[in-house]
Amino acid sequence: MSFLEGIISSWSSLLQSLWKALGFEGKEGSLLMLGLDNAGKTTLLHRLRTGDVRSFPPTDRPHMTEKFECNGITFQAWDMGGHEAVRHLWEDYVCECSAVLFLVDSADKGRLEEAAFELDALIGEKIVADVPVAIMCNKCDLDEALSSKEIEEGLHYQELQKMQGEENIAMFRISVLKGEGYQSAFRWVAKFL
Ligand SMILES: Nc1nc2c(ncn2[C@@H]2O[C@H](COP(=O)(O)OP(=O)(O)OP(=O)(O)O)[C@@H](O)[C@H]2O)c(=O)[nH]1
Ligand SMILES: [Mg+2]
Repeated sequence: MSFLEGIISSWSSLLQSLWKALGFEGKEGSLLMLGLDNAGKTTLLHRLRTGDVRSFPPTDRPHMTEKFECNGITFQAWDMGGHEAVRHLWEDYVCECSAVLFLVDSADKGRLEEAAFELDALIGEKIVADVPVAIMCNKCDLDEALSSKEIEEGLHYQELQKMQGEENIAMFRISVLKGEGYQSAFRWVAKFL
């Protein structure tokens, strides 16, 4: 093990002990994965469960994952289809979850307005009023990925914050492909469990 790897490993064990001491270990959470089709929901869940990335056909009906662990917390998630024809199912599953993860394809500028419309419906109509919402801006590995500012503007994030309450909504830049960013979102969600 190199000097640098040694330091990273010590930091990682220290963080793990701190996490346990803070009482997060042993907690459980149920997640609801929402977002337009092609945003990366199923890919993220597969990566969380197995550590691998592979491709999937579009999700046509709600599917509950097996349990998986992230940051010492056990999660289970409803993977929902994002196609317009099945979006009407989203609201039926909100009551079963402790947090909503709403995935956005950061590289798909042309569909940002559509994502904004769906978020506005969920939050504006108080469908997710009782649960925290983590907006995960996925595919940040791509050159054409929009900046955080562009996404915030496109999604009218400040309006969403006002409607949902600032402490109950947060935004994260992630890349499921590279395995980056979603850990912070899970740490944020853990505070609500
Ligand atoms: N570049 C890049 N591609 C990604 C990333 N995450 C997912 N993808 C790709 O995005 C496509 C759609 O991924 P899915 O996980 O099937 O999307 P989904 O949100 O489950 O879509 P529906 O089931 O139709 O709602 C696939 O080709 C993935 O490989 C990422 O972080 N970066
Ligand atoms: Mg899917």
